[in-house]
Amino acid sequence: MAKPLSLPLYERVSCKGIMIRRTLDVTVFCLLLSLLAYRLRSLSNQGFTWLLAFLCESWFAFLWLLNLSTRWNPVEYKTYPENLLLRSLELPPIDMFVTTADPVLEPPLVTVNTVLSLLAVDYPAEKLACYVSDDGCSPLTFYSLVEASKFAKLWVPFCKKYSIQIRAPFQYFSAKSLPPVDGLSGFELEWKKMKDEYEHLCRKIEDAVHKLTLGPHSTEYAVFKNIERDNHPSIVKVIFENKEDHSSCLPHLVYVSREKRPNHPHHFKAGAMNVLTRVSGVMTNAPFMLNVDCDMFASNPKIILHAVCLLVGVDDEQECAFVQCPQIFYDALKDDPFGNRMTVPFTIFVGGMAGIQGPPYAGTGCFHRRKAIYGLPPNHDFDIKDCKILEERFGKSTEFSESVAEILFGSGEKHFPCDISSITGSACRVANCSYENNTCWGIEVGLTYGSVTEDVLTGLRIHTMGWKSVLLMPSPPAFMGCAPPGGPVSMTQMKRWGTGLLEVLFSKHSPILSAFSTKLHFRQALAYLQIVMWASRSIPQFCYNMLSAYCITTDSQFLPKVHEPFFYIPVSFSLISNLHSLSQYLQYGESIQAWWNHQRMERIHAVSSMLFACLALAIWLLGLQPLARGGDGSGLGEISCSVWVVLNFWPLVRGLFGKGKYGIPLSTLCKSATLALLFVQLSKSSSAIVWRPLEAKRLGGLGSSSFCGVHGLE
Ligand SMILES: O=c1ccn([C@@H]2O[C@H](COP(=O)(O)OP(=O)(O)O[C@H]3O[C@H](CO)[C@@H](O)[C@H](O)[C@H]3O)[C@@H](O)[C@H]2O)c(=O)[nH]1
Ligand SMILES: [Mn+2]
Repeated sequence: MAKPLSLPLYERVSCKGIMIRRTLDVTVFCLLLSLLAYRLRSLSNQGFTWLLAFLCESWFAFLWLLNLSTRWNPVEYKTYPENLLLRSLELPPIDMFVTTADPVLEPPLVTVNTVLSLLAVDYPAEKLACYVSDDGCSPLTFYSLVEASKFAKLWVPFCKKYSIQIRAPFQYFSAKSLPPVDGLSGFELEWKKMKDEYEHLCRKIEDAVHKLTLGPHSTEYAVFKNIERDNHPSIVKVIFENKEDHSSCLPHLVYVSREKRPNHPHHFKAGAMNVLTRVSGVMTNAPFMLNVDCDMFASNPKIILHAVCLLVGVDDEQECAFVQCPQIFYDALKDDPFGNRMTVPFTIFVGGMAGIQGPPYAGTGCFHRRKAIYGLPPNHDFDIKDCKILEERFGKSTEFSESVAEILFGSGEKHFPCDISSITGSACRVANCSYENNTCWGIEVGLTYGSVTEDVLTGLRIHTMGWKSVLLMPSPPAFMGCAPPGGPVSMTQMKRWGTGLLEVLFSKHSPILSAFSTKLHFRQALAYLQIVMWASRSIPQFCYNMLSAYCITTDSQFLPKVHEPFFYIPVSFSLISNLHSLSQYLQYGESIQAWWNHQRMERIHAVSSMLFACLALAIWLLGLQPLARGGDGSGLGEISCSVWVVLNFWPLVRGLFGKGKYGIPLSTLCKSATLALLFVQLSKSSSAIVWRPLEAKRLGGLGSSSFCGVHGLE
């Protein structure tokens, strides 16, 4: 038998079947290049549509090149928690963060389930602490957590005794689950009792939501009295404390509502996370921190053990600043009609990044190394034990500075003070909104401020310091969240992400700049570039979608004719690229329908939400106004493209004829009809404008983005 010490904690393996995928990826790229070469050859004697198609295709080729670089060498990590237990190694403490912001949009019962799933993980309870940040400052959330901690005293032992798989009770007791009939009468009885207890908990929370009565312990809630959500002092309450003297199975549970004042920026989730980092620093100061959104429960009870395999298993801390688990959705509709699950693209893209410098930080389902969050480069050798310097960087709190020193230079022994209730005072102080004034928080320390996608920005900053990160995809999945419920909601989310990512592109952390001035690996910079330019493809895609319609309306051409040999370039391009992406969907066990849904939602998002997200850019591009015509009339190519576009937008087409909830209101139809007529009219009249690059040059060397006026039909 192998010695426990020699057993690996994890393995890094290349993905299977990569050669075929690489070959297809390269083929698609070559086809794009030949299409471009073909266009370039006849650019001078073709019209505006030709040029526009050329520009769009160049952009697609550029994006595909980025894609190619990212996907080149994907890796996977296999973790072996059983070996961790064999090594009789001291398990490190972990601080777990849950953020919630609004008791109406994020019902307390959802947060409660997330918290319960975390309290019940298979890990020594005395090594865990769970901190809930409530930006809604809601007594209801607090009350729900207090009640949940009472239920947890029954729930957690039950889960551990019977090795329950799903430890979020709402999923465990969901309609699909039947009472167990396996003859183990003890289990049956306990199961029924537990279900009753859970229903009792739900009722109490429901009652509190409707009647706003918060049970008999009203003195506990005095701090919430007459409180304003956006104007209140810090509240830190220890709901449950895991005391050393009594054998308790529950981790610490702490409620945190940071101070909020009008006129004081609170930096949304990034601000909440930074407060949690400090509060947990003075209270438990674990070297690793897990963060999840309130709607994401732990669905693999061994997830912390898996993550620890990587966090402590790496030879060099530099290899692992954070461990990111993918976002997986539990209530996803069949075949993903809104195309927002994005499992396949995520797996392939992030798997590719994992082979370079590591996955980006995704905001939830992530284990951080506290040291990396504190903004230090890996294996730093400078000494800043001086309290003054620490305070300038991390803020004026002796308790917190000590905890930072412990993390950066300490022996790693003194993590847990014996009595966390006694330090709520210092915890409140570090949760005050003025605490960050004149410090490095939000800039070099903690999560970075300045973008609504603070996660990408923060991950990027960590990578620029030379850290790597690790992708963890255990089975069963680590965490599960709920997908946005419908088209419009997911579009709003896409728009927000699109905007946030563009903010990163134009910030001083832009991957374009970082690629040359920091320790960001070059291919990692390209991958980030692809992420932050995610919304940018909307403009060429929008134009491309319109091209076929434009060409048919004006009887012009942007694709080669059937009888030309070049006709086979776009044909084989669209065949191969679509079959290639379809085969990937099938390979990951998804249906054809799911692939199709993703295809069309990607287009719908591209021309709606993402287009709005990058409207600044769009206006700049509008300089390229409708120009000219030339060449032959439209043909099979244009018509098939048109049909393809219509098929992609099928949900919207169906809406034209739908009634009630699924129909499009008459007023919207009228507006769209007007726009469409306008488009047809503009197309027709613009085809009367001639595009002559040579003449443009003569007119003043304005280059190709200017046009030279009306010329009449040729
Ligand atoms: O002022 C705020 C705003 C949000 N949140 C919390 O932040 C999380 C994410 O916010 P949500 O509105 O649900 O945004 P999503 O678009 O669903 O979040 C995705 O995108 C974000 C930005 O990229 C990431 O931070 C998230 O982790 C990721 O799940 C939730 O737990 C919120 O409760 C706060 O704590 N305070
Ligand atoms: Mn969310």
